[in-house]
Amino acid sequence: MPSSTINNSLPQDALPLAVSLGEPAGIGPEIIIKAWAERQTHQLPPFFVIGAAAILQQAALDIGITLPLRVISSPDQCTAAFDSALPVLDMGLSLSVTSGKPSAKTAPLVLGAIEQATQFIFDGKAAGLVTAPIQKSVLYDAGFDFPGHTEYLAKLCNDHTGKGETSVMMLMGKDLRVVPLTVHTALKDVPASITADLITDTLICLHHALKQDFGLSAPRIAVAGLNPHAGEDGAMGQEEQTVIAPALDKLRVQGMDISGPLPADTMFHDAARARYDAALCMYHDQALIPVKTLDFDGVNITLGLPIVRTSPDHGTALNIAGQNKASPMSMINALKCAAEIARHRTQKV
Ligand SMILES: NC(=O)C1=CN([C@@H]2O[C@H](COP(=O)(O)OP(=O)(O)OC[C@H]3O[C@@H](n4cnc5c(N)ncnc54)[C@H](O)[C@@H]3O)[C@@H](O)[C@H]2O)C=CC1
Ligand SMILES: NCC(=O)COP(=O)(O)O
Repeated sequence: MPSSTINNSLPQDALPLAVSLGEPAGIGPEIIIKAWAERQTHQLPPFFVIGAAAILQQAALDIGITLPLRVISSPDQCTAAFDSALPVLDMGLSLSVTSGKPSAKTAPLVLGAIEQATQFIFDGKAAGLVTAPIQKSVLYDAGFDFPGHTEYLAKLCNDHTGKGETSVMMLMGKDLRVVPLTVHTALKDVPASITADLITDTLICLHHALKQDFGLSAPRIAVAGLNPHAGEDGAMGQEEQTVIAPALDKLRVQGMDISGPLPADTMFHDAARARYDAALCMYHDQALIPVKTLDFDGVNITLGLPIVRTSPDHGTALNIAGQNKASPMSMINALKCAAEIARHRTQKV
């Protein structure tokens, strides 16, 4: 029976992080192994993998790393093992995997790991979830009915709390945080998806998370327009005047420090970024191009959930899987970020 609230018998920052294996044929196993190998250099918090020990061993062999693995049966065995071996909670699904060639057959393992991690967090056994990337197209073929982790985790959390959980995606690099208002939406469908309610709900969630998870006492948020020149007073599109600006005005009256709608082309240079703590963008690439261009080692963070979830900001990189070419830095930053958010939530700073 799922617990309806997180069991907080131990402070969250005293618990290990759960890492879901992600797409076994992608670079997920490799970046997890490399992150563990660099645990001391980066002073990483203890973490354990939920997945398949055989897949991790094979990934280590592929990249020529000798990997001490410790199969654990419960998260409370993680911290003692972590210094000397990578702790793995084996889900008992033995599958053959070829790097770079994902298969829908692994979907139960991929999704089961995410579900199990969520359960551990609600059980008070893990501080948060760090997800290795999933191959979305392959999961869709297997019947997965969510755009990605962000929405799937809202559903899983809602199964626990029944509170109608919703989630917001944020990407964070060294000196930029961005939130895409519309996420995995085809460009042609973006204008119709931009509503006052979506803007309002997203900004309230973002504002709260900047305080709760990042310790900012008075967050400053910049909002991009949709059209060139933020619509040029209506000559190049009306969404700024009819939807975006009125929604922002209402939130300003409630005391939020919000600028915009701003022309998107001039809001990401150094001086502009210094004027805000996070940017709300209207669509996926408007948000993700600047953040990944400035810093490809960034972190994807799910805001608004009762659980902590972070992820590397890149995908499965099938083109380099199994070749020892994947950088673990985004995964390392995701692990550090999850621990930091858990600490903020525990200390309520
Ligand atoms: N959180 C998640 O689960 C995410 C999953 N994806 C999924 O990943 C799959 C592939 O997506 P793409 O758009 O091709 O993006 P991608 O990030 O997998 O790859 C884009 C390019 O960056 C390179 N790259 C990515 N990570 C790297 C790393 N750690 N070190 C060195 N090079 C790296 C790849 O080799 C490729 O050339 C798709 O199914 C997508 O939906 C994408 C983003 C996030
Ligand atoms: N492009 C970002 C992305 O796909 C992340 O998706 P999610 O699986 O974290 O929801």
